[in-house]
Amino acid sequence: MLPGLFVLAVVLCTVTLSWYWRQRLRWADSIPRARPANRWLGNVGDFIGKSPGEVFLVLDQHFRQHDRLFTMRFGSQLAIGITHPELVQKVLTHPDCQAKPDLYKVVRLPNGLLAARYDVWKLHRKTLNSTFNARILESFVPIFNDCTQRLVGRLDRYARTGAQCNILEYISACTLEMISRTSLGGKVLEREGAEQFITNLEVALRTIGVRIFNIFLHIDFIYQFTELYRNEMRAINICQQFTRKIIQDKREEIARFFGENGTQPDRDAAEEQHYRKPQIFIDQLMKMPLADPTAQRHFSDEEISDHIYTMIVAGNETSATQLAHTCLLLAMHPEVQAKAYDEVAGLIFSPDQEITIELMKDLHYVECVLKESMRLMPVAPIVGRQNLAELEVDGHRIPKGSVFLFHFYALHRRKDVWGPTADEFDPDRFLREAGRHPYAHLPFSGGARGCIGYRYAMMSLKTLLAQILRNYELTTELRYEDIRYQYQISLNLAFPHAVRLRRRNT
Ligand code: HEM
Repeated sequence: MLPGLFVLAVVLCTVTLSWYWRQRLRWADSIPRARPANRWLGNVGDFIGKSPGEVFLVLDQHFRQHDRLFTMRFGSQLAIGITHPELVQKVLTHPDCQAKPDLYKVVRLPNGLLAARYDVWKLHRKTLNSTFNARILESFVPIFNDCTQRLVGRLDRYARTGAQCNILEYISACTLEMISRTSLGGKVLEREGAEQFITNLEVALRTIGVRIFNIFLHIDFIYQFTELYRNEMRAINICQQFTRKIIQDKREEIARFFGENGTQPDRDAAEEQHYRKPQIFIDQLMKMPLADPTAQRHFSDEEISDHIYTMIVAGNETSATQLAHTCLLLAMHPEVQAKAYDEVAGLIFSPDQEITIELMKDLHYVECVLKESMRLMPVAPIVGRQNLAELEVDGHRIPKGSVFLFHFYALHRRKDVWGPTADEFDPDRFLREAGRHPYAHLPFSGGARGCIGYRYAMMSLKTLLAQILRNYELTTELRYEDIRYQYQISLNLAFPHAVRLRRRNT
């Protein structure tokens, strides 16, 4: 009798729940659906038990099967995949679609641009846009060059052995140095505790990657009892101690430099002299008031710390991995590498010549190579948005609070946009861009919430790639058709970026 009653209760609950979910999601009936793995749970089964790399490929399949938009259901929750460049543009640029889904909270930087709530983001982004203006970026050029020269020096030691190296390891150390020096100041990596900071930063980042792909760990109540949580908290604590000390020292330095109230008569002269130096991000944050006439305040220490971390989190691994992908693609395609080298050799006459802003502008083919690597292997291939008001997309009314997903990897390989050679590495396609939809190539995302650091990234990557090509010929035993991915926070390879470097005659 009892087991019978239990079965009946379970059946009743399931039917009621399923009816309720159907009613709740009726608005989406007219939108094409990704074929659900399970009638009750929808597409949950497509992802459970899969590695992050497999999750990435399942999503890629769903995105490629739908021309404009589609839905995926996870129990009672829907996600709307936006696939067509026209609709991608509409949603990414819509003022009501600049909020991020809850999942971004795992980044744990509530004031940083990447994961901030919409209202916080709007105020902070308006204020921070000016910290990436042309004058400030130009002041970073000596740092980009110096870090690049140090990388070439380190690679040289390797090149002499003739052995294969995982070039990503070397590039990562270099981009971390760049981002640390431009955001925290020149000698930051020589400070006490810097090594621990780097190790723990790595731990904190890996944790985000693991957590994002484990649906159970999204629930804070479960997560807080895990070993992963304890490690993450320990790592964040160590990193914060390091940056808190830098912020404190900076505050003292600025007070000494400008005087307590900053009103002494030689302030203008002092500031002018100060501006000739690289415009370090932390100095900007300390000096600038928030772009809100009602707020009348400067950034707090906590906000400064979140912004600095966000720049490191968003800017380091992305830049390093993208450049390592590019080097590998060039090693796999010697004819493209030769063409890029010819351009570089015609502009850079000695191996230690500084890459100036003017020279960067002349590196047309190098830019095409970077864009093509970002098209085929975009390191930030999936992003999400949430709408803060009801929205009409392609004739469908999407209720407030819906989650939109964009898969740039799939977008970048659409044959109707890129032609039959969409899967091939061909930087020349960027020499003839006319007529292509502006939202068909989005390695830095798009709209108001697109990457704030994209000009920074292009400048630093051009400097690095031009000098690597100027100094070395890259070869590899890996083949393009054998590329396999691993996806955590960024799109990486399932194996090391193994290349050989041969010193060019200088
Ligand atoms: C190849 C290098 C890079 C790539 C491919 C890249 C890509 C992206 C993408 C796709 C987004 C949107 C993320 C989303 O909507 O979820 C983003 C956001 C962001 N990126 Fe980058 N990025 C790169 C380098 C950088 C650098 C060097 C910095 C800083 C110096 C940076 C800082 C940021 C920040 C702060 C955001 C959040 C912007 C906001 O929400 O307002 N990125 N990036």
